[in-house]
Amino acid sequence: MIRLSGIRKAYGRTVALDGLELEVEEGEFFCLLGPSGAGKTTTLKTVAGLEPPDTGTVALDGKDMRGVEPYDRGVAMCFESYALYPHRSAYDNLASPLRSPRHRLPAAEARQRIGAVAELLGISGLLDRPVGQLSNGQRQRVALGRVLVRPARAFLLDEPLSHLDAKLRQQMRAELKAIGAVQHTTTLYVTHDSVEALALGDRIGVIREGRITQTGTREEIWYQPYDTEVARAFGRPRINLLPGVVTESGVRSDGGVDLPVRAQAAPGTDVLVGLRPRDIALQGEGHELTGTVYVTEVLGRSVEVTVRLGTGEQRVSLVVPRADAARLRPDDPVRLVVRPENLLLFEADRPERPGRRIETQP
Ligand SMILES: Nc1ncnc2c1ncn2[C@@H]1O[C@H](COP(=O)(O)OP(=O)(O)OP(=O)(O)O)[C@@H](O)[C@H]1O
Repeated sequence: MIRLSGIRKAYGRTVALDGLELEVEEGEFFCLLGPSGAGKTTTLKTVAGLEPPDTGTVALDGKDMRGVEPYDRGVAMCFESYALYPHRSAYDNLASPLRSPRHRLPAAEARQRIGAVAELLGISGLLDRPVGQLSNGQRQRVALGRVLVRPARAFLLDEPLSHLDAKLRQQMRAELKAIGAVQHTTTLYVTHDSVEALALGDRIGVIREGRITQTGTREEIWYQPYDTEVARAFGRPRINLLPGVVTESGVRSDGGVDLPVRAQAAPGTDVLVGLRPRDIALQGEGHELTGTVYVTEVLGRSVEVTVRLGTGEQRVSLVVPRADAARLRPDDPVRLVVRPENLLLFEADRPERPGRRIETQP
């Protein structure tokens, strides 16, 4: 179990962590998601003991880590900028953690462990090659393997798949969680890729400017985002956020489009209505919206259609199967359908902070 409380860390005048609170349960796979500079790597280094916090405490398995050296914390960390021995073979690089006095294993057991990890990472055929001769993606997998071969109290992984091409990345993502060691070991996994976080995380923590904005399961993050920024971070194409005003019966968006969302907010409140592109359809049951086609863009098997609503001031994008969009041309009138339960509601964004989610009534 990893627990960070009240962590503050500044580098000169840059505040990297600003009162960070984070708890990763025993055996959990926890994804820390945030944009560049949010403090993700600093969080991992703080857990590993590579950066002492200015204030706050780090506890591993309930034990305060103050004064405990990185080597003695029992965590295995993989950096994005991996430190490997370039002249040594991939095998040697994988084996080196198992040669340390702390983790020494009988040779046969070490070989077996390395073989199993290499197999899962798809690098069995590269084990004899010097790491300096491998591609970035291959090196990254060796670096990840080096972390996973040794028993640890926790794995700390910093964007371990970032150098892989899309296909391999997707494949490795699926395999990573199937690795026995990963299943049994508390893992804190850093990424700026929301698809990766949703695919991998038992829970996800969204970090922004050195603080955790929201922690939750993928369902909680998706259906109950804390604010518009969390809502924008998940889902591609991005969530539609339509500005409007709370009325007696729902929300009237700018341009006069009525949306059936009942807010726990006073009439007249400025709000944003959130509509995910995959929750808008061209047919079916639900609340109807009318508009005209603005543009269509093919995304493989589906098509993103952008529609001007009502008088045209508001645009929404939706994702529909290619067959359904085949007949659509710019300026064609269209009818859209949304299910009221899929509508999210937020306060309007303010300069000082993104709009928070507002509870809605069924
Ligand atoms: N050694 C350092 N010296 C000075 N500033 C630093 C140092 N390390 C990090 N920072 C600053 O602290 C902030 C957080 O950095 P951090 O590396 O934790 O972000 P990150 O979320 O991991 O970003 P990325 O996704 O780009 O790796 C940034 O503003 C960064 O510039």
